[in-house]
Amino acid sequence: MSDLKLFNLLATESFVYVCTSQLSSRNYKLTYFNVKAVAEPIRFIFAYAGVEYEDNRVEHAQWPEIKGTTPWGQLPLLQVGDKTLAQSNAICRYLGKKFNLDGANEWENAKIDEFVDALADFRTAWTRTFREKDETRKSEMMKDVLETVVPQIFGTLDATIAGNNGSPYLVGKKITWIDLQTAHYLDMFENLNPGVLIKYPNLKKLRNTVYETDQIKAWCQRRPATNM
Ligand SMILES: N[C@@H](CCC(=O)N[C@@H](CS)C(=O)NCC(=O)O)C(=O)O
Repeated sequence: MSDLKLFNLLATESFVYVCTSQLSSRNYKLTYFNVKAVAEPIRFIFAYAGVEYEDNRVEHAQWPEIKGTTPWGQLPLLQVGDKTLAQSNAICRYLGKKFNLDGANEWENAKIDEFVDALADFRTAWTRTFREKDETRKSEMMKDVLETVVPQIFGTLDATIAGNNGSPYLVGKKITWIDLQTAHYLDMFENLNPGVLIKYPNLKKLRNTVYETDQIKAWCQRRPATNM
């Protein structure tokens, strides 16, 4: 199926985010479910950059029909004109670069990639617990996340900020897409595990710094209310 046909098939009811920016016409369409989850870091990038896009949220009932038309059988998808890009981190990387939310040089971009992979390891361990049906096994898995995975990954990310020459960000002196993504996942995780960031003051500060920016604050106020 051509990208254009896929685009038309996905042209379902959308929550359309219209912003006042002059940076772009509505050339971008993001398709995902009506939850924050994996697409929210992408929405954060658009919000932070002040770039207009179509926030297309498909209903779960529509998904079986759409699934087979997507490259990897999953969402999110970003359509840019008649082109389609899948995989949330590829989308973040692409938009981060386009909207000047990438690193200042090759090395900073390589470190961003390192951190996004570490964050993916954390998410894999965490979300695996959601799928476990056996309650005993589920709580053992969550214990491992909290006692092993979190100290390793949050500890290293926290120490990274602490060693970043006074910058509150993970990489360099300015905010990048990895800060937006990290803040989102920290917020999701802390909402389910209150107090988990106490041991990681630099991460807590990063999360707060991102959520207190005018753009992200405004986005959080106007985004659709969803339970995750
Ligand atoms: N590696 C993919 C994972 C995307 C993913 O897991 N998408 C889930 C929703 S969070 C999905 O499409 N699930 C529906 C399905 O697999 O049928 C990415 O980062 O974009």
